[in-house]
Amino acid sequence: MYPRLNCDVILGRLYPHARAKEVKRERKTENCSHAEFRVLSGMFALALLLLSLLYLIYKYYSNVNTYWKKKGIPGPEPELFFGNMQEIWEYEKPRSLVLRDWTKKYGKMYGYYEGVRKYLVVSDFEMLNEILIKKFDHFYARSRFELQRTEDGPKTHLVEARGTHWKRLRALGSHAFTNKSLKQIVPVVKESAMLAVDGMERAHEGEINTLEFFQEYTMDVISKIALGMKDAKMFHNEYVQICRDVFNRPLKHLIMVVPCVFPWAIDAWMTLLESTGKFLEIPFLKLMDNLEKAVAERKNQREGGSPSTGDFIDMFLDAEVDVSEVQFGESSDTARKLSFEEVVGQCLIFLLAGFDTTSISLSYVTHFLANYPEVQERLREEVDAFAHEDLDIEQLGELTYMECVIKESLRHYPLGTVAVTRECTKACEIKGYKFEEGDMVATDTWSLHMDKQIWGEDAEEFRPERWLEESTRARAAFQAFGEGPRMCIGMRLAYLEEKIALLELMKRFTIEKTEHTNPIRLVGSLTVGPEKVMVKLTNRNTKWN
Ligand code: HEM
Repeated sequence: MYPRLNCDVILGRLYPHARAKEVKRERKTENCSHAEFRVLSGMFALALLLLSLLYLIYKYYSNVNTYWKKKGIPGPEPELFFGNMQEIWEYEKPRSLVLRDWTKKYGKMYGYYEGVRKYLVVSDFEMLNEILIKKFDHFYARSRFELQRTEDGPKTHLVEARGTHWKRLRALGSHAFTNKSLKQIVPVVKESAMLAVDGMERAHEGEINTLEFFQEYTMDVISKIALGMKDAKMFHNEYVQICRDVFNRPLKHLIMVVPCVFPWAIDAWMTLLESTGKFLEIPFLKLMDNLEKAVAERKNQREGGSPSTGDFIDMFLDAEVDVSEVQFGESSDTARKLSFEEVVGQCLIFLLAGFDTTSISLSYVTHFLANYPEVQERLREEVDAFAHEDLDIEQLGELTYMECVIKESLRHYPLGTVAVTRECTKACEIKGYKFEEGDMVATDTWSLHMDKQIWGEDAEEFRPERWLEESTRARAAFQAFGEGPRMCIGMRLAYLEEKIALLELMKRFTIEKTEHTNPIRLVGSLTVGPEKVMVKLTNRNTKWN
C-alpha cells in the first residue's frame, strides 16, 4: 500500500519548515479566536454588570423619592436623582418663597426632596413649638448643610455643630452678646452709623439704594467689633465684596448638586473642595483663608506681648488651646476651650451672619417707611423725643415703636429662616406624626408669619401697632430669629445696630418713595433679600442738623 499522497503530505515531506509554519499559523488563528471570544464575553459580562448596577441605582433613587408618598405626606412631585432641586434652588426665587407657595398648595405639613435629602416642611405652630422648644432634646441638631461633613470636626462652626460640641461653641460665643459686651460696642456702632448716613447724604442726589449703604455699615461694625479692624474704611472694606459673593452665589452649582445626589461621598467631596478651593475661587473658602491669616497674625502679636483689644478674635483666642486638648464629636466633653480652627470658624460665622442679615433687615425697614408715611411720622416723633446725646444700651430700650417697626418688617420678610431646620436625633411622635431618627425638618416661617389664625384677619397688613396691643398670641409665633435654644445668638446685636442706624437716619432725613421703590424683587440663596431698595432722602432741617 502506498500512502495517500495529498498535498499536505507532499508539502510536509518536501518542505518540513513550511508545514511547521502553517501549523503555527493555524494555532495562532485558533488562539486568536479564543482570545476574541474571551474579550467579547468579558465585555458582555461587564455590560450586564453595568446594566444591573444602573438598574439598582435607578431602583434606589426612585424608591428614595417615594419616602413621603409611602408615609401619606403630600408634596411636590420629585424628579429622579434631583428631587425638587430645580425649583428650590433658584436665586431668582429663594427657597423660603417656594416653600411658602407649596404650603398654600399642600398644607401646613408636606415633604420635598433635595436630591436624596428628604425634608418635612412645617408651618403648624403647635408642631413647631414642640420641635423647636419642648422636644429640643429630640431635635437638638440643625439639619446638615449640603456642604457639611458627616461628623463634627475641627472645622465645624457654631451654625453646624451638634450636641455637646454645639453647647461649648454656643457658650463661648454668647460672651460676645452679653449686656456688658454690647454696652462696650455702642460707641463703635454709633460711629459707623454716622459714617453710613454721611455717605447717604453725600450720595442722595435723586435716589439711593439703601441696601448698599447698610451692607457697608454692618460690615464696618462687624469688622471693628469682631475682627478688631480699627482702621477699617467704610466704602473701601474688601470684605464687603467677598461676603456679597458668598451670599449672591446661586445654589444651582455642581459643587452643591454632588453631595445631594451622592450623600455618601460628602466627606471625600469636602476634602477635594478644601484642597482645590483656592484654585476654584470659591468665595467661602477665600474668606476662610483670609480669616485664618488674620487670626494667625493676631496670635503672633499676642505672643509678642501686644495687649488684648477686646474684640471677638481676642475673646476667642483667650479660650484657645492646642488642638490635641479639644474633642469635636457630637458627645464630646471639652469645656471652655477652642482649637485654632474653631476660633477662625467662630469669627467667620459672626462675620457672615453679622453682615448680611442686619443690612437686609434695615433695607426692608426703609422700604416700608417709604411706603407708609404715617408709620414714618410716628417713628419720627419717637426719635425726636429721644434726647440722649451719650447713647447707652438701656436708653435704646425706650425706642419701643422703632422696635415694633423692625419686628413688623421682619414678620413680613423673615429673611434668615432658611437656617431654621432641625434633624430628629431621637424618634418621637408629635401630633400623631411618627418622627424617625434622621428625619429633617424645614420650617416655613413665611407662612407662619402670615397665618390669620395667629395674627388675625389683618395679618397681611403692615401694621407695627399690633406689637403694642394686648394679645393672647404666643411669643414663639414670631420666628424671624428662629426659636428655642438654637435661636439666633446675635439677635440683641442686630436690634442694637438697627436702632442706632435708624436713629441717625431718621434724625436727618425723611424717606420718600420714588418710581423705583416698588415693587421690590426678592432674591437670595442663603437669605432672602431685596435686589435693591430705592428711596429718596430729603433733609429734615431739624434741631439735629
Ligand atoms: C436681623 C438680623 C438677624 C436675623 C433675622 C437672624 C436670623 C437668624 C435665624 C433665623 C437663625 C436660625 C435660628 C434657629 O435655627 O432657630 C439664626 C442663627 C444664628 N445667627 Fe442670626 N440673625 C440675625 C443677626 C445675626 C447677627 C448680627 C449675628 C452675629 C453677629 C448672628 C449670628 C447667628 C448665629 C451664630 C446663629 C446660629 C446659632 C446656633 O446655631 O446656635 N445673627 N439667625
